[in-house]
Amino acid sequence: MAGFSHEFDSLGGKPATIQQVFSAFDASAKQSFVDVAVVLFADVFPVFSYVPVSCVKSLTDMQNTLSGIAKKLLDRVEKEKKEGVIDGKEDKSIIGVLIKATEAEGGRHVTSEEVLSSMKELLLAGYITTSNSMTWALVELARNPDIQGKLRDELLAFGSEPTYDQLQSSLTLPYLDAVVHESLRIHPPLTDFVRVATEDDVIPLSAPVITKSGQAINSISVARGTKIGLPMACINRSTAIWGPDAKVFRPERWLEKDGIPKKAQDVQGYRHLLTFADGPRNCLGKGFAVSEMKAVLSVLVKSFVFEMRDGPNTQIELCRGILPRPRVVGEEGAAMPLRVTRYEGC
Ligand code: HEM
Repeated sequence: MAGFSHEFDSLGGKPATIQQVFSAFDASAKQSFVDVAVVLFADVFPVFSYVPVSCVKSLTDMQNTLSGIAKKLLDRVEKEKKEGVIDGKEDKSIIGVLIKATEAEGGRHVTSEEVLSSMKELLLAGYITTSNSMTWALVELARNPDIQGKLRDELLAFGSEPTYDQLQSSLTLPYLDAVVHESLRIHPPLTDFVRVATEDDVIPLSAPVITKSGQAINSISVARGTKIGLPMACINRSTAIWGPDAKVFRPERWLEKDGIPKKAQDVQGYRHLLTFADGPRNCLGKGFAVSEMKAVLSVLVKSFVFEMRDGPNTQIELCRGILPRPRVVGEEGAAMPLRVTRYEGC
């Protein structure tokens, strides 16, 4: 609704088209060595993107379906805009604001093609990332009943539904804030990203590295145009940066006086995390995503108890889809079954 003024109806019992598209892609993601090799080579030799391996085909199908959904939404919003208002209210959705920008006087004219591309980008960037993070947050709460109980106590004590401003603050519901950020730290949906050096540079190292030839180096030279992979999941979970319990899901670290070690405080990025990348191309939707996660978790955890379907020691593995998703070891597809019961009070 906030993105497109469109009710995808995923809570209405029928899977929304958008959800089906992404699930179909994830389910098809039984990538063979050939699939993976083709995708990797396509980055360097674009001709490889025409090789009809299953995941490239799924990607093309997904692109086409997304274009169809985005086009329908665009036509509808434009029609409703011409008729005046949407649902009796001014359309303040992301796409409504974008469409208005196409007519803005003075400013740069935004073409329909650009609006369509932005919608596709938002469907991809805003949906699978947040749904992946929500899945991980619920898995961690299911695996850690004490943390889930503590969160529920805070939410029930707060009483009313938090407003958008309250959700954006780290002070209103501090434990909810800590649970969300700990989940984003330990399970960033995008585990790596790539940047290209725009100029020659020399990067100093915080500690010397021994090369293959046995030489100790204190800096790395990077030539203009070099692609640099940034392993954000590894950085977020590094014991050298976050301390010995870096790999443990422990929301309390966000609330304790010295909970965030000095080395982690030196990491730039949103709340010392690289989950939303950093620099000029960082995530535009991070504030929205965090508030969305908090809003959904606060409603769900107050009303329901989440448990691992097969007990707290259920083994989880990563399944490769558009993004890596959790699933029970040995199971097919990209589903993560949880046992959900209504919270009846203590
Ligand atoms: C937990 C949820 C999310 C995570 C972890 C996340 C993470 C990221 C990351 C890492 C990037 C940089 C990717 C790269 O450059 O390779 C990015 C870019 C972006 N994200 Fe998010 N994102 C999330 C949710 C959202 C939402 C909800 C929206 C929109 C409402 C959004 C909109 C965007 C856009 C438009 C970009 C491109 C920015 C640019 O290139 O200038 N994201 N996101």
